Amino acid sequence: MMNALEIDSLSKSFAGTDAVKGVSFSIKQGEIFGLLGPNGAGKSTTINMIAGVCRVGGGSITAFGYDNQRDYRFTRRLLGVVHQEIVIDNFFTIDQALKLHAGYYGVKDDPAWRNLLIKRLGLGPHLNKVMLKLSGGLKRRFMIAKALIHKPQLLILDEPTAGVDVELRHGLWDFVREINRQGITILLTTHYLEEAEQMCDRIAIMNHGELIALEKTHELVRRLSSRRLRLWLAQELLHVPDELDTYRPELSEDGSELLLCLPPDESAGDLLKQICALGLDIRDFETDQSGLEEVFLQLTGMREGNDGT
Ligand SMILES: Nc1ncnc2c1ncn2[C@@H]1O[C@H](COP(=O)(O)OP(=O)(O)OP(=O)(O)O)[C@@H](O)[C@H]1O
Repeated sequence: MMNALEIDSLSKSFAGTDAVKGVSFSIKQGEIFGLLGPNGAGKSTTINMIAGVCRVGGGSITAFGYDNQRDYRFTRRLLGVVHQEIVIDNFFTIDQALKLHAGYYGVKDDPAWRNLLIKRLGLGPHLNKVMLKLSGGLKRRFMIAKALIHKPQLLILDEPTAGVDVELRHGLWDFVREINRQGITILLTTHYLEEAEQMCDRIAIMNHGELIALEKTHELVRRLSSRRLRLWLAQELLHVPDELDTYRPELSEDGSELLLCLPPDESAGDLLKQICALGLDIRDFETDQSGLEEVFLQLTGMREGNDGT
């Protein structure tokens, strides 16, 4: 089957700043694909080039077999994009704007589809409100309806849940899953790693304009995440035994607390036995599981309290 999207050696500079540096990846039809990365990584620039709102600097973008520069008329119709910034038609009502928008793409208004979007995005009670007066959450929901009104094959969501409350966020993701089940491919960026972990089949991570990881979500987490074993010792430890070196030990200054990293394929029980055999006196212990959050930090080299710049 043809890929929904193929990106080859994509690049873009702004006045000497390389925002995107030779990025390549492809998205299969039917996938939910996550593009992640810290602020300034180049995600929005990539998405803007795919959406055709920002000129491609170098490389190529192919959507469902069409080159998005040469065959722009086709690709534009196949893509639905929800941009990060709220962009609305201030003086239209939701109803007017949705009807108008299908026409803009040269697609016949389909009342059944329009009504489904209105219903599922909870826009019904607000149809006749002028956009200017809508709350932020409603504006977002409207933008999603607008991006879908011409029945695109690929929906691109750039930080769709930024500034949206928890309840609405869950509703939005449920809706995204539902339209994905109907066959629409999804490309999304989000800062909420937990959501990316739950939503995405595959995840690509960008940093400083480059792609630094691209894997199935569960494999990425499994490969890079590690559990940690924290031990409280009954007797202070002066030196960590060499046998524990492979577990990247961290001993607290007073020698009472020892932190060890557990490889994915090793059980905490086995390590505890080994520690007991070394003669360490364990008073208490706990394990924790790092998720995508930790993976992300490892890959991008960011640490808490440091915004990565
Ligand atoms: N129009 C522009 N003019 C100049 N520089 C730009 C422009 N757009 C983006 N940049 C720069 O390109 C780099 C990548 O920005 P981009 O917005 O693509 O990152 P991002 O990963 O989407 O970040 P965020 O999560 O904050 O949206 C940044 O250094 C940014 O300052």
